[in-house]
Amino acid sequence: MSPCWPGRPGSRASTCRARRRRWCSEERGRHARRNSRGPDRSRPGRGVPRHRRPLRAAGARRAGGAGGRRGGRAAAGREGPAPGGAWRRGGLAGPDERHGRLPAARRRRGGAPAAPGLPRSGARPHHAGAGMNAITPGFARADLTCPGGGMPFEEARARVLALAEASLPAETVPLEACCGRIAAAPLQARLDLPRFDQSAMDGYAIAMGAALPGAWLPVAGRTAAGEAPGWLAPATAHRILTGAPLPEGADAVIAQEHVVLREGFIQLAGLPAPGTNLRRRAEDIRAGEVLIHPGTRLDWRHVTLLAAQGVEAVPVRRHPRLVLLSSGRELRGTGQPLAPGQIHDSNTPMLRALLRSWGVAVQSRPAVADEAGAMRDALREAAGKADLVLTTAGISVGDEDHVREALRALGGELAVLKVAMKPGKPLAAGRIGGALFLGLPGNPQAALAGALAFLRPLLARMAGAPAPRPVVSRAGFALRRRPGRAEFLPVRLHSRDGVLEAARTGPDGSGRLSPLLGASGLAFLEAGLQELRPGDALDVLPFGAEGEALA
Ligand SMILES: Nc1nc2c(c(=O)[nH]1)N[C@H]1C(S)=C(S)[C@@H](COP(=O)(O)OP(=O)(O)OC[C@H]3O[C@@H](n4cnc5c(N)ncnc54)[C@H](O)[C@@H]3O)O[C@H]1N2
Ligand code: MOO
Repeated sequence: MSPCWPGRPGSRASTCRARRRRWCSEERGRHARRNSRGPDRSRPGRGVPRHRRPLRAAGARRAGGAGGRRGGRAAAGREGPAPGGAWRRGGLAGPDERHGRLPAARRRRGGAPAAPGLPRSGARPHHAGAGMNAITPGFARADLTCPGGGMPFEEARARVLALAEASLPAETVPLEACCGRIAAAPLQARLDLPRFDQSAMDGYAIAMGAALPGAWLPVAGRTAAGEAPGWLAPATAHRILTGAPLPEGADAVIAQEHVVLREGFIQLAGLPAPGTNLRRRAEDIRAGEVLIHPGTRLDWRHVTLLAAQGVEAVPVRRHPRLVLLSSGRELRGTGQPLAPGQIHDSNTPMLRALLRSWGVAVQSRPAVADEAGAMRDALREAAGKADLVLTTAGISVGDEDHVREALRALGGELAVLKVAMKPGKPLAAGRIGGALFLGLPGNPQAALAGALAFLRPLLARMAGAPAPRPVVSRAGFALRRRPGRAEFLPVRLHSRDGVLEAARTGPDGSGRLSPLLGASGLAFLEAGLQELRPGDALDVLPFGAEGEALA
């Protein structure tokens, strides 16, 4: 059975919901009993369709809140069809209105004022319209404790992408500064290329109608590259150099090594076909044709073509402003001594370097202390200057995990609380102030999986570019697994018998770093997959740009 990246033809529906129902049968029993009694009027909103229930006030505590144990079975993952198909549609498809976006009424209101010090939601045009006053309804009841729970990966991904409601604004940069940037507008050819009929060789221009094999023709006239076109006198040859405009009346060029030159005359050995050694006007590029489509990541190839068109400045998407916060009192920077129980922060350098390899710069700072107030302050400051606030760690359910609580206290909202994926289950996404928010887990492989599966497509979406597609390879290994969660495994892609094969680079363990060394990407196993056999098709999210190159 071959696993498929969501949305690829042949992708199978996830069985996660059914499984979660089984894991959480006790909770379900409670729901069933409540439902059989009809609407519970003792609890506001019970018995009313979820999307019609009133919103809660900012920071309100809920009995069945995000961290609570009750009512969590009603997590939005069960409320309707997972959008799916997002990757197939270029990673740009959003989920339906009810699942991935704020309720319409909420959007119209624009949300309540943000917490002090935070810009009002919508301050930035590219994700305007977000209300900031509460955790998204429906997720308030998301269950963080149900083992194996979490939103199906495809739905989480669609929700994360839907957070970026519009692309970043455009700006204009000098031609050579456009490498690595995303084109913000269609770039059309201004000029025909070649601009004029021209010679492709150093030789002699002739008119085929007037030429006979073996005849001697006087050489009359000469044109070099850069000169205006001359004209060909009847029954003569015209000396011409590579790149020079073809003289009027000529229709072929004979390379100089194919003629005999004597005392100002050339003798033709044979007759070439008309058009020989010519480059015709516009045979390469025609003025008006679209050379580069919006959303293209620009590189030296585009610089070359745009330069040939005389383009000096290029409209590109503004760089996203990213702020990265790590948290944990155990974390020390590189070069800092380690006390017992401490470790070096590797997630910050990992994410900085990975993002740099994708052409994205990020602001970071030393790890935030494991303390609610410190996390609130750091998030508030970050949200004030970022398009996207990225955190690692502190997102799970432990006593020292303060990110969600701080976000909630600041009036932020979450569209994703927990994802049925391995590693990376405690992953959250939403908005804070005018910024998007993505909370990655602390375990390094979990943070990496979140970066490849969510951060990279989200950045692409913000830039108006298609998400890099997975590389389709074949599995070079076998595994059996318990279905239920999408899974990401470090693999090395290599060629075997001319086919791209993926080999595992280490044992399981989201805290392990050594498997990353030999890896070129993360293999994606669909949630429902039970067995993978050598030779099965396997999607791999490459760390680098291979996905784009092979798309
Ligand atoms: N009772 C439960 N405990 C945990 C669950 C759960 O569902 N129930 N989930 C586990 C999973 S899975 C993960 S992943 C982690 C994620 O938790 P956090 O995101 O809150 O991260 P921390 O607990 O702060 O750290 C986890 C781990 O990662 C190390 N870490 C953190 N930051 C860094 C960094 N910048 N560089 C290197 N290593 C880092 C940290 O020391 C921990 O070892 O929660 C599980 N627990
Ligand atoms: O999912 Mo955790 O992310 O396994 O390490």
